[in-house]
Amino acid sequence: MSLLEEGGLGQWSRQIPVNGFDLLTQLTEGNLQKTGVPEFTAKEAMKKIELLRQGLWAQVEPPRRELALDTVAEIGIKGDWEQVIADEACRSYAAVCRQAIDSDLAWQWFEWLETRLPWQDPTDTKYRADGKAIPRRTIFSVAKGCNCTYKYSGVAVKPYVEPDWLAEIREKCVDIAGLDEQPNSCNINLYRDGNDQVGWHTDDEPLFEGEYNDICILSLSLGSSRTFQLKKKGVKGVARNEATSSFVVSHGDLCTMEGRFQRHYLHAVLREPEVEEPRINLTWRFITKHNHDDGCTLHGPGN
Ligand SMILES: O=C(O)CCC(=O)C(=O)O
Ligand SMILES: [Fe+2]
Repeated sequence: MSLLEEGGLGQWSRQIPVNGFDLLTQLTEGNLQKTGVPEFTAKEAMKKIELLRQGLWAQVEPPRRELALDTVAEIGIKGDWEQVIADEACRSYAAVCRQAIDSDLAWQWFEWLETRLPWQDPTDTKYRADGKAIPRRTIFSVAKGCNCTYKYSGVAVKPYVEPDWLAEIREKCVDIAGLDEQPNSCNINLYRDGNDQVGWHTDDEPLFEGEYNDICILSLSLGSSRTFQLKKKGVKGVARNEATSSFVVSHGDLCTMEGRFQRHYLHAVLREPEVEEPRINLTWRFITKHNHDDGCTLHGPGN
């Protein structure tokens, strides 16, 4: 493969799974970096791999017939899952299960979360020069033993070890989604009213390695309904704040973002000033690369 000889990967070739099929299907920026390839070289190499993929499959991500991936809407045996995005070319999927959690139970959870969590008000040092807190309250919960600080844009959220009552909420939701593993972290947001929001972003932080691996993020909405907006990257003619699709997320709804979604799609819950009541959202994620820089000593598949 000329990529290995002239493309700058030569010195790592022994560690890289380069038998034709693996190269095309399994190779990601992440596993190149794991074998010691510097980030820049890995990115450049992946561009070439994607050209090869486009030649062979007419798409940049491995198709599911080549590299298996079951979506929650396909495996979710409990609950009525609706696939809202099935973008095969980008290996990107999203699904919703309406009223997955019975309303009374969902209100009990809302109350627990609102009153028991030590909500944080971090500042965004990158996008908010005024030094004001981000426009929502937040918590980053982690499994016992994990000490990962969650850093995104200019925000750093210290870890909060998941209490048993929160584990109970997680287990119930994971069961409905039919995931065979338990996520080991959860980002929790409290939107006090429609003036609170989260702007356009992807959950592509290194902790979750979602930019170059198939990952699943499971999300639970509690309280007032809000609009969850999606925007496919690189679509021409879409205005800055315009979505390419959106759906309302209501009390007790579960939804997912799956596969390479964090690489190809942005998402947001933007201001809706007419909303007067609070909403709490939980997004369970899998930390696969623990944050050693900020003092976590655990190791995952990514480190
Ligand atoms: O509130 C939501 O539904 C989305 C939250 C979100 O995108 C995040 O926590 O990263
Ligand atoms: Fe997000």
